[in-house]
Amino acid sequence: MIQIRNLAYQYTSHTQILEFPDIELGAHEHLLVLGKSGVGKTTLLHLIAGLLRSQQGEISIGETKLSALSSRKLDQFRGKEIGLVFQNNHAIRSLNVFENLKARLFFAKKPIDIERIQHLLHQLDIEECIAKKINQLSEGQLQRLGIALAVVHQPQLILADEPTSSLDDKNCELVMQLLLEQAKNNHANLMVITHDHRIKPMFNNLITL
Ligand SMILES: Nc1ncnc2c1ncn2[C@@H]1O[C@H](COP(=O)(O)OP(=O)(O)OP(=O)(O)O)[C@@H](O)[C@H]1O
Repeated sequence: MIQIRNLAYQYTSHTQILEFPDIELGAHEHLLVLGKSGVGKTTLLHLIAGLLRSQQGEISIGETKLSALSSRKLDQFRGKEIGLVFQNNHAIRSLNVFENLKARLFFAKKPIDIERIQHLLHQLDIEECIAKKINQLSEGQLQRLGIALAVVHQPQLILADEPTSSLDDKNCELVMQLLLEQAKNNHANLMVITHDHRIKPMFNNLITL
């Protein structure tokens, strides 16, 4: 469950105040956040992920109010409860696929479940990449690994920033299907931030900033 109230952010005293609409997502609900370039989509995602702290308003994820957490607790909360999907995924280049997923679980303080990792890679159709180094993966395989890294620790919330904008129609659909499927399997909320209108029909819930 996600609740956002009265949220506003200002980068510096010389920049405009970015104001955001109130958002409420029930258990397992998804949201598409649309908006043209520069309106504050990435800022909103960073606020929800606790990578930025707002000067005004409140964000609650489940029972947790982000503003009540110290920086250390916020980092721990993000590591455990949030899965982030970026356009360029943040895999550690010196490790292979399996080691990257193990590291993700280690940082989330979750048990290393080898069967779960294998099952996840199977679901994402990159099982054969398990021992491959990151620079041996194709673009599509890297993208799937990005999704695996975002969900392996079974977060409450999956946040995806422009996951499809550089993809052709076929891969756009594929990546969104994988994200929706993983959100469902993990009983997680999924929030996708984008200016890619092709994915509108896949969401019941959407807001435009
Ligand atoms: N670090 C920063 N310092 C100052 N201003 C910033 C900073 N980052 C972003 N901004 C400004 O805040 C506003 C919102 O930026 P943001 O990146 O959230 O927009 P966006 O909707 O994600 O844009 P895009 O679709 O182009 O990625 C923009 O006017 C941007 O110039």
